[in-house]
Amino acid sequence: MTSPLRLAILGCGTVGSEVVRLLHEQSADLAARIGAPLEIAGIAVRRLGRDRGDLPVAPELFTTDAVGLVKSEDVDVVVEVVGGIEPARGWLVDALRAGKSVVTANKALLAEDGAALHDAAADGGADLYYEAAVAGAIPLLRPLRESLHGDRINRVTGIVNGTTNFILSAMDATGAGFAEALEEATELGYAEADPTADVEGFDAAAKAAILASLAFHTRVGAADVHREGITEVTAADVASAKAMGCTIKLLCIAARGADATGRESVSVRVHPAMIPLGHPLASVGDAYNAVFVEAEAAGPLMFYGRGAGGAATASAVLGDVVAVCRNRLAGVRAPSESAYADLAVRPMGEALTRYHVSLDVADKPGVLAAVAGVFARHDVSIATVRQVPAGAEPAGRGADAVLVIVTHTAPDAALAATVEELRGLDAVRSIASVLRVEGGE
Ligand SMILES: NC(=O)c1ccc[n+]([C@@H]2O[C@H](COP(=O)([O-])OP(=O)(O)OC[C@H]3O[C@@H](n4cnc5c(N)ncnc54)[C@H](O)[C@@H]3O)[C@@H](O)[C@H]2O)c1
Ligand SMILES: N[C@@H](CCO)C(=O)O
Ligand code: NA
Repeated sequence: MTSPLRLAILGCGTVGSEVVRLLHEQSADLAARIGAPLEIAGIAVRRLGRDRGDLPVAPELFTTDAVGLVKSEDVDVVVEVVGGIEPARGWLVDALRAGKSVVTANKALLAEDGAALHDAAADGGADLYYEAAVAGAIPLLRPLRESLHGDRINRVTGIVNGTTNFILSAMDATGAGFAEALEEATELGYAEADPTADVEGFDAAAKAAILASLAFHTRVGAADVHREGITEVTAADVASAKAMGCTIKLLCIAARGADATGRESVSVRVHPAMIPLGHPLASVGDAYNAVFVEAEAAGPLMFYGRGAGGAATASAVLGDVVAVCRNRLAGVRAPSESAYADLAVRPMGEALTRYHVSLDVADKPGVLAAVAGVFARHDVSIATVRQVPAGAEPAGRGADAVLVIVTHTAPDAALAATVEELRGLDAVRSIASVLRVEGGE
């Protein structure tokens, strides 16, 4: 058999330790699939003292010298599972420029400065693979990057954060508020001690940037993504959604469309939204991820599975390791980044959305007309109106009536301005819930 391919593994936490374990357990199969055995050249860790006795590797493979390991002449492939921007960016740029293949799970880095990595890969003629960075185990980036390259993708809608999906699913199932559901997610180990990246939508926004870049052949970074998290989603919002036959999900949406001047552009956003129970993403519960891709010729495609977890994520990392190793043996590399379309990213105000607005109003003549007038002034067309006598549902608001309005599609800025004006209307006592609505139109 061919001489071994040597791997530098950077990081040995949740994902890294499973990568090491699977490399050991699957070594014969991996060697057969690749055509050469894999060898671990070293594992970079932050501290050497930690007890890693249960990992099936020689203790002398551990090192705190990540830079030395990356630069080592006898390393072919660098696997980065540390996370964060620096020092990961420096390591990976060095590795790629030196012609080493890189496999990374680092969505934060790819979304923050994917350009640096792609440029270094092009400079060094090296492979850069990152299937684990979005939706963990789910094969999604390879289909976008390869299988769908004969097609035109119009829209990607996904649930790409397991922690927030667990929280929203719990709120839906039990009627709990956000804080209570977060507590449960933390107790069960779904949410991290500092849940900010998940609940404020940063993690999903990084993934949205990566998905949009691949889907639209355009460089999209985290800063281009409109981001709203789930901390403001209330039990009343969840009840409103249920009353409409919907559920609330934190969605990542990347869509083609025309900008204000009619030029083709994309909008990329992450926010909570109501979706009808019949939508394919509505039944994605617990910490699962799913991504719905709409392509011109292929039609709708759905990708579903585990978006997180050590072993599940390591599966995606190892799939990439096999791919880059095969390429090395064949003396080829995967096609470089495809960013030729270079589409502009539209501001959120120009994104086409629909709103669900639930208002506590006085039940007297002229109120509905006044409310409808505000929508009309902003050129927002109303799709449905439902009036519920106060106290009927949801109970206990102390208003005379609850008006539930769902709009047709309109620019987000017009919808937001409508809600602002409604707030100031005399007849409107309070706005009980404002949510975007996706799917079903
Ligand atoms: N955990 C998941 O389910 C999951 C899923 C998809 C993607 N990812 C991504 O995978 C990467 C790793 O995630 P994780 O969950 O394994 O994180 P983790 O915190 O469990 O592991 C990271 C490890 O890197 C080590 N580290 C930090 N700085 C280092 C340095 N300078 N040199 C060497 N080691 C250093 C830490 O000590 C830690 O052990 C991140 O980019 C993350 O976003 C994780
Ligand atoms: N924190 C992420 C892990 C995977 O990126 C999640 O909850 O989905
Ligand atoms: Na994936």
